[in-house]
Amino acid sequence: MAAILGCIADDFTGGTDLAGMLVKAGMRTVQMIGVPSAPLPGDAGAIDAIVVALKSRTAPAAQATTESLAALQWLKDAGCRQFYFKYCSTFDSTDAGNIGPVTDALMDALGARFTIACPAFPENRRTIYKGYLFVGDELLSESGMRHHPLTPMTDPSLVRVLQRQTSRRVGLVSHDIVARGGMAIRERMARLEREGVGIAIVDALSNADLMQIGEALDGMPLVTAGSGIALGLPQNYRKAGWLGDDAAADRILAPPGLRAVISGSCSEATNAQVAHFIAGGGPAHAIDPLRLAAGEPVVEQAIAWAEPLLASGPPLIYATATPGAVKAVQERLGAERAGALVEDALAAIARGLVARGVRQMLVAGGETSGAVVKALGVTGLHIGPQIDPGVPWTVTLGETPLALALKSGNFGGTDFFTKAWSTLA
Ligand SMILES: Nc1ncnc2c1ncn2[C@@H]1O[C@H](COP(=O)(O)OP(=O)(O)O)[C@@H](O)[C@H]1O
Ligand SMILES: O=C(O)[C@@H](O)C(=O)COP(=O)(O)O
Repeated sequence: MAAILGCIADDFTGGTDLAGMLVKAGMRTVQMIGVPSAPLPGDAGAIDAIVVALKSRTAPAAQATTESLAALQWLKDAGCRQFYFKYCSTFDSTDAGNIGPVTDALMDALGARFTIACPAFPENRRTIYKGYLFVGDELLSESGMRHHPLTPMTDPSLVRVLQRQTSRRVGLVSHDIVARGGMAIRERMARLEREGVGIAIVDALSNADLMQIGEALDGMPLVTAGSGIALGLPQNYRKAGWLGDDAAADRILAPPGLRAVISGSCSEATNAQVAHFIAGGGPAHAIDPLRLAAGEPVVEQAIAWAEPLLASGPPLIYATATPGAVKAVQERLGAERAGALVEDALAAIARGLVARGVRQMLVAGGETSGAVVKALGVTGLHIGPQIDPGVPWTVTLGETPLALALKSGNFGGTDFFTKAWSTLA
């Protein structure tokens, strides 16, 4: 049977986050890197959901919509029956887009008159109440996201944020309705649609809320959300008889081989993970962006440092640095140049390590993961078991499979770099 759910993710780690959620809910899922130029390859096997991961979060809005529409067409051709636009659980976007423009374009293409927008991810402490997004105990605008270099989030009202990005009217399904269950949510959505609302922010505080909202989304052509909402969709497919009870949707065959960790994220969570790994005696090698800028052989030195260590456990190669150190580098090189230099270097190091037998790799950081996956020529990923909420193991499609875990900067427990391997075994 063809895949049921077709998803478009606006970045790679966001894609694996969503795909992991679907797998956890019992759907066999693959993630494609960019819009494939051919139908799904035969080695993808039997699948229930497909995620096409783009790098469109901060692209110009016109480019993001064009790519998203191409992904939609490919997913339609693959036979998918419901579509899902996945963005960040912190609603990363600017007044120029891309959540509004991409949603508008997808709705137009699908002839959808109504959809929801719900970035809630309670397991990672992203909740929505009265349309206001909370990150842990803080409003979005008081969280670290207010300092994001590309998409600073300074308004916690998702209704206002989205209304500035779309000409459709934005409304709200508030928590008092959500608490009354699927039928009440459906009725409120129908009423909002009659009143001329095109997109409704939906409150959600818990996984139980996500299940009720999921029930109400049965038959909605397009859902837009973070990864959390995915939890509640498979129940509809089971009821329709489209989806069996596969208790092992997360089954992957991890290739044996050497292990390594590459980290280019500078988030608080990743800084803590790097510090924990080093404190535990893990071998670690720092990449200095200023030495990269000076043209020194940083990549070659890092590979030469790692090579003899590979046999005895995963070495860590990291550019991860504290906000003060990153700021100092950015003042010297410019944020964009510093980012690109580090991404290119880490991607080249990843390629070098794979050439030396690494087959299992953790990569920390959304942009960093994008650069690594592209450098390795990865076209698609089979999604496996969850390591921590939002981060599953994956195995690349193709002839020389690699086990990859692409970790969004903010996700994962402090011991992520050491504990992740046991999930793979
Ligand atoms: N020491 C550093 N100085 C400046 N920029 C850095 C440094 N280390 C990493 N970077 C850059 O910071 C960005 C981190 O983004 P990303 O990989 O998406 O992580 P996250 O998921 O935490 O946002 C990348 O562009 C990376 O190259
Ligand atoms: O929804 C989320 O929070 C994540 O899936 C995600 O998209 C995070 O983005 P990055 O931190 O840029 O990887």
